[in-house]
Amino acid sequence: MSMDFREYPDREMLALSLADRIASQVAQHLRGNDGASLCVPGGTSPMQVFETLSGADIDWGRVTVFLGDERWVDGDHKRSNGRLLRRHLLKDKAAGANYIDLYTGDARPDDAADALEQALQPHLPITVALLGMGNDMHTASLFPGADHLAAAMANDAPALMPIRAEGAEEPRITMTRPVLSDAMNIHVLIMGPEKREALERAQKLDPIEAPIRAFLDNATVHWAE
Ligand SMILES: O=C1O[C@H](COP(=O)(O)O)[C@@H](O)[C@H](O)[C@H]1O
Repeated sequence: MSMDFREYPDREMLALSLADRIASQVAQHLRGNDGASLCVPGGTSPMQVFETLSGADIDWGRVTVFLGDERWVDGDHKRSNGRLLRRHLLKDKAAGANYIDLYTGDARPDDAADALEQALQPHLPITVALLGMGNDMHTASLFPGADHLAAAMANDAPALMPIRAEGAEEPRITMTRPVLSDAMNIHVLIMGPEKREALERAQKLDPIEAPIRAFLDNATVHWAE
């Protein structure tokens, strides 16, 4: 497969169209299966998509939602990805979803990885993975130069790993390359000219330098100015 790039006239159109696409793919999966899983990014970009998706008319009670990565800070910290999710996605109709919180309150993400791995395993492979991307071409918390990046990109990586990187302000926990690239449907959400340039740069690099590169061949990329 090759990357499918979709450009939208504005961010609102992007959010409406992408939320609709995700909801359709989840609903389609639920037609033939007991449950579906939805993996989403944190950061700043997905807020509008979350707002729209939270009102989608799907059987949320059979959907398990989790983040692709979490910053190891309290759930009410302004940098918590879980806080973004609780405020903008897990409300309205989506309030009925089953949510696996990646932040456990353990002192270090290293202490939580095994228990989280067990909680996530029944929900793999991921039905729909929505990924974000930083200007440095990281996705989830797979940062270029991160301490465990090579292990997290390897075929035999566990589903989740603790990770630390210069570009990340705090320790993180992240889904690894194999579990994200095994998702049945992969969407990448990027906005603004800098991210478009970063995406173009990533296409010419090795995934170890540009982790987003590992997902592009099987992804639909959604971009608006
Ligand atoms: O740190 C993170 O960054 C990426 C990109 O975030 P954005 O603010 O540039 O949209 C995000 O996908 C990831 O989940 C988050 O932890």
